[in-house]
This record gives sequence, C-alpha cells and structure tokens, in this order.
Amino acid sequence: SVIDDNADSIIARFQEYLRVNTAHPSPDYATSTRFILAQSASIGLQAETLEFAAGKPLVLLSWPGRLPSLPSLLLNSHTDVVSAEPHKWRYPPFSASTDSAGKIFARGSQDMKCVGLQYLEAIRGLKAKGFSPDRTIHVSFVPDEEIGGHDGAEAFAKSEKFRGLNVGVVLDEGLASPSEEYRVFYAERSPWWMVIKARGAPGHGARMYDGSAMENLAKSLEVIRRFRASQFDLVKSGRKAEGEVVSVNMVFFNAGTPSSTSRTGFVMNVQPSEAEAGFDVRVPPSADPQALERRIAEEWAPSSRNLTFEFKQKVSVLDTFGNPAVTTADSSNPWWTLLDEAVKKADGRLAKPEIFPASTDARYFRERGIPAFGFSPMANTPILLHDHNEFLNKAEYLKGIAIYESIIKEFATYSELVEDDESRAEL
Ligand SMILES: CSCC[C@H](NC=O)C(=O)O
Ligand SMILES: [Zn+2]
Ligand SMILES: [Zn+2]
Repeated sequence: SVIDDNADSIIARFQEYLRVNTAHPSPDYATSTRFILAQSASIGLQAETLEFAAGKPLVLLSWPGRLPSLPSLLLNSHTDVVSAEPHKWRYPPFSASTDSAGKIFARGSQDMKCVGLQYLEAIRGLKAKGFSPDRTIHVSFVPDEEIGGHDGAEAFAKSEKFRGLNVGVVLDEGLASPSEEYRVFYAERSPWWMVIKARGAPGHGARMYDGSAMENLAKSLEVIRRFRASQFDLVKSGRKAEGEVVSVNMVFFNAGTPSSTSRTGFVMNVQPSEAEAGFDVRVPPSADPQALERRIAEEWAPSSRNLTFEFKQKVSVLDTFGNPAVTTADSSNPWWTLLDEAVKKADGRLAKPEIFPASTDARYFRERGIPAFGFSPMANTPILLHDHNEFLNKAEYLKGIAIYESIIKEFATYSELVEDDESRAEL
C-alpha cells in the first residue's frame, strides 16, 4: 500500500543517515552534511551551512512562518556519535541492520540521529498535508555535542546569527523510556571533570610509613566513596531522582613507575611519589556549587594531605543571568502546556519532567534564558545510548514522527498563550 511504501522509504532514509560514520575522533561531517542538505532540498526548506570551526559544519534549515515577527521554534540535534566497539555488537554499528522484530541496530539510532531525521520527516509530512506554520521553524544539525559542543551549539548559541533567529523555544534530545511514557527533561546536571593529584615521599616497597602518595590518594577515594554512597542511597530509596543528586564516578587512575622489564609493567618495590585519579562529577542545578567546592577542597583533596585538584571542565549550574539554568515545566510556562497537549493529541503520554542526568547542547540555549526541553520520543525502548547494540524499533521511530508532527503543529501555530501583548500589537 501507499502507506507501507511511505514507511519503507522513511526507514530507508533513516538507515542512510545511520550509515554515515560520524563517530569521534574523526566524524565524517562532509557526508552527513551532504545527506542533510539533500533531504532539505527534497522537502523544500531553506538551507545554510555555518562553520564556527573549519571542518565542523552546522547545517541550519528553515521553514519560514507566515508571521515572521513571532519568536521562532528551534529543533536541534547533533550529527556526531560516540565511537563503538564493532566486534562486541550483533551487527556492525554503522550497518543499520534490522532484525526480524524490526529493530534497527546502529550507533546513533537513539543518540540522536533518530530525532534529527524525525524532525525532517514530520516537516515533510506536515507540508504534504498542507500545513503552513505561523511561526518560523528552524532545524539545526550541529557537530561535536559528544565532545562538549564548543565548536557547535555553544558557538552557535553565542553568535549574532542565532540572535537574529529570535528563538522562543528549543527542542533537543532526551532519553529512551522502557515504559509507555515518554521522558522529558527541563534541565540538566553540570559536568565537573576533576583530577585529584596526590604527592608523597617515595620509598622501598617493603617499608610502611605515613603519607605516601598512594596512601594520600586512597584516603580521598574512601571519602569520595562514602559521599557517593550517600547520594546513591537517596536515589535507591526513591527519595531523589537520578538527576537530583550529585554523582561522582572515578574514570581513571594513574600511578606507579612503569618498567618494561617487570612482569606487571610496573616497578613493584618502589612506592611512587605521585598518583592521580580522574572523576566525572555531575552537579544538579539545585545544588550549592560553593558548598560542593568547599567539600572538594576540604575533604576530597585537602592540601594538608598533600593533595591538589584541578577542574578540566566545570560547567556553571547558573545561566548568564545568575539563575539556575532551568526551564519551567508546569502550566506557568505556555510552551510546556503546548508540549503536553501536543503529545496527548498524538496519543502519547509524558512522564513527570526530569533533570537530565548527563549533559546535552540544550544547556547552551537555557544559559541564554531560552526555554529548552529535552525530548526523544522513544517509549518501550531500553536505554542504550553509548552502549553496545544501540537500537530503535521501526514502529517506535514512525510513532515518534507523528508525535513531532503534533508538537510542531502546536508550537508553530500562533497562540494566545505564548504571544505577549507586545507581539500581539505588532500583528
Ligand atoms: C562536557 S560535555 C559532555 C557531553 C556529554 N554528552 C552526552 O553524553 C556528556 O558527557 O554528558
Ligand atoms: Zn546525544
Ligand atoms: Zn551521547
């Protein structure tokens, strides 16, 4: 039937995008850009390729609204993906192979090529149905989210170009949901990537003495472990959600004196004079950053124990106005009301809004005071971003397109809820 043919070609386009290897450290942005521009041309959107850094294209598509003075809608997605270990997958991660149950396996199938192309399929569908937006819709395909977004969404959000778009609300990525309900995110935790370095007297491996670098660091690990357990307990007991506590995980450990002649690769009878460990700390927007920093300086890495610490990445929990970078997710924010209604109209259900446990590009928009929701319409789907065998079911992908059609319709139509007196006066 026509509908099946259409579904087949929608899935084929998704597979084509998934087959572009945009994994770090050398994402093929040239091919992904060509693909997106070709899609845009076939839909009939305006297209522009911006380069805030050489070789890192940001594709900006636009569907002009009938009332261009209204604040616009920005649909953002990143084109890069994290790397994969191919031999640990059921199918090669850039093959976009499908199994008999209709699962499409690929790196990026959840994070977040699905969303980027669902935006476009929804627009294609709305155009075919004759819908025309009041508000201008922009669709951005940005590079480098997985490595911090500095040459992508961050540069974009800070640009004159962006200011000129007069963006009123942003949609960006969320997470899959194993249940029937779609998850939605109104804020996120800030990454603090920290290295603690310990120093101490070296000495013979057979001697016991106080204040070796290893002992100094081990004490920190114990203090941090206890703090981590206290936060994790809050989550396990259901008192706090994952995004509401401070998480801390050790991600590397670097110590010892290398030796090519030793069976272990390290000198075994010398206690080293230095040792360091790296931590991925995530800080919720409600946290008191100064108190946490004090805790780090006084308890995790006290100079009295010969420890120093350094932040390799420290994103502020506040926006540029000094407020927590949070989008209101209740009826006092008309965009929230519209989102909630749009999902309901498409027969979907939203879960209670949450704080995203990791980071996304949405923070660069929230930082500028622009409301942004993290939303990836994947219900009945295990959370497999950055994991082996990342997949999305075809049916779920298609359902997501219908959800976006509804959201875009709702967001792009002039609304008494959103438009203030000033913009009403202008019309
Ligand atoms: C400091 S930017 C890191 C961004 C990354 N985003 C998705 O995984 C993350 O680790 O959350
Ligand atoms: Zn992502
Ligand atoms: Zn990711």
